Amino acid sequence: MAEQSFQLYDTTLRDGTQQEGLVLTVEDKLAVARRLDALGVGFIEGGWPGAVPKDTEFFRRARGELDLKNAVLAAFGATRRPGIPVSVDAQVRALLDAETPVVTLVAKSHTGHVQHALRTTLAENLAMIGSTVRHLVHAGRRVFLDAEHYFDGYHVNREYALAVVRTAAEAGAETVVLCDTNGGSLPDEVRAVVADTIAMTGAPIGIHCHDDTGCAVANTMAAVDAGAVHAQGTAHGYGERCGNANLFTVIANLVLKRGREVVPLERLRDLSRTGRAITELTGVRSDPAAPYTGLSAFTHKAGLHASALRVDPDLYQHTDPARVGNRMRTLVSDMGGRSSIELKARELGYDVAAGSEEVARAAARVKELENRGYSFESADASFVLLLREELAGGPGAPPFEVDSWAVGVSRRRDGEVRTEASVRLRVDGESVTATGHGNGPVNALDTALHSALDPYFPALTRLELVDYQVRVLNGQVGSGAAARVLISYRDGEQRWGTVGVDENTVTASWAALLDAVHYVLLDGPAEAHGSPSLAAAATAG
Ligand SMILES: CC(=O)SCCNC(=O)CCNC(=O)[C@H](O)C(C)(C)COP(=O)(O)OP(=O)(O)OC[C@H]1O[C@@H](n2cnc3c(N)ncnc32)[C@H](O)[C@@H]1OP(=O)(O)O
Ligand SMILES: CC(=O)C(=O)O
Repeated sequence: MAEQSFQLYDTTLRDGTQQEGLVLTVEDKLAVARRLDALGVGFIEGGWPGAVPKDTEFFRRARGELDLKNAVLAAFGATRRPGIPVSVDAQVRALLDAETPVVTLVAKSHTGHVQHALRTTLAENLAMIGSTVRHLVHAGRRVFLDAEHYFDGYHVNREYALAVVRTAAEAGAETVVLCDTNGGSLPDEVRAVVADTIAMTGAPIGIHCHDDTGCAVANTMAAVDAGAVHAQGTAHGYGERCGNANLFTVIANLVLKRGREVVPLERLRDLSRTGRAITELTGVRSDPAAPYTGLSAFTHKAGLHASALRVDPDLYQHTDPARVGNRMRTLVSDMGGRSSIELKARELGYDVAAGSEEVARAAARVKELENRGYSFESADASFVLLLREELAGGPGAPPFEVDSWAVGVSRRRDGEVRTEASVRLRVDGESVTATGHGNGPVNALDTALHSALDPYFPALTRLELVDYQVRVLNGQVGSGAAARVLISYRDGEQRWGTVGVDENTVTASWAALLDAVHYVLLDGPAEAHGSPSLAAAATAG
């Protein structure tokens, strides 16, 4: 059973969208809310109705379209303006009009902010808090109060900061959330201030941290350890400046490290998937090194790590990645040895042993090729071809041969630039020629290759080049190699990559293009060529 008393509060749709470059439509916001609800988050702050038209619309549509199973919606807004009755404050009215079960009010708790930003008296600020909370509670809302700049304010005037908490709690706020608005606090300070605030006020306390010292999650954990019963954060730590506390990390830490089931264990397994889905919706690239959910969170590159992981994954992992829906990955590189090759080969479906000669040869070849500028980390398909060659004791008979290829770029008098490639191949002894056009030499060569080979090998029709990167390596590698080309492909549901290295960028690209074709024809995903995967066959054998 999920712990009932602890309040897990997401503010992705409000504070998260204060991140530079993050813009969500109402449709996106509804979709993010559904994802967070499915994960088991208790509260979802949808935005500031009355201030941001899109947020007003979000709450309007949420009433008819959001069928939340776990979460409760919260509308966010400020206390009434100074010097006016709460009943006439249009912003407060808009909070009620959002018709959410919860309203979260932001209020000043730092004397300097009250006097200089709000330009009112300390007494009036307390009156604004008290009257707004009472007004909303009287209207049937559960009220949380975000005490802005609480930690900085506490250091300037502790008595006033505590008075804000007491005023809100006495007026009926269910939880008073201490905000590290400028994100400048460190965990020991947060722990001490939260403990003192609880001791002095007895109010249920929450925590809202920003990451300007890189401590937002640590500060959140420190607050919970000190007795906070409510934690706020955002998906992937989205937020203004350096972001907010990453709620995914907070959730996993609370469940796995503190034994507090703030979401049920079975939902925790959806954590990584939820993260990926929200990344898709926001379009903001997520950090591969993010704890628990990042692509690299359980990815191992060093040979010594791989050697120990082969025996027991716990030796180099703090938790089982499956608990958060992630998985262990091994990278093949010049930093690996035979164990890395064995683990990677197994990941790709080959049952090989680190002690075998083939694996030793593959490890030596990877080291030698990486010294010449290759990089196999993101070129699984090229690695599979290398591995298969070693397992088979040499290159097998190719499905086709390359006689020649050419590529030319020309500019016409009217300014049009044309890139044309031609390939001459030999398939089953038959000569095949084809030409292709494209927006550059690689695109043109890819088109020509497809044009020549697709009629013979229909599996290739699904192969789609999705990314191309070239890196000039002059002076960085042992030989005179000049360019490394990495190409990523989509093949149905699968994505994989190839690598080519040569002094000539187009020749390096051609090598990477050919690896992709060979991979699909020799070893690619089973559904791509309608026959059992050779990888699977290798495992079985
Ligand atoms: C720490 C946080 O992240 S809190 C969330 C911050 N989020 C946002 O600001 C996003 C949405 N904000 C907005 O759309 C606008 O700022 C609005 C609609 C709220 C206000 O717009 P405007 O009326 O044009 O005022 P403006 O943005 O210039 O200044 C904010 C006003 O709110 C007042 N204010 C600030 N904090 C509070 C508070 N806790 N309670 C009441 N009023 C407050 C300021 O004193 C200022 O008042 P003034 O207009 O009399 O100077
Ligand atoms: C309320 C809020 O977002 C903050 O103080 O940081």
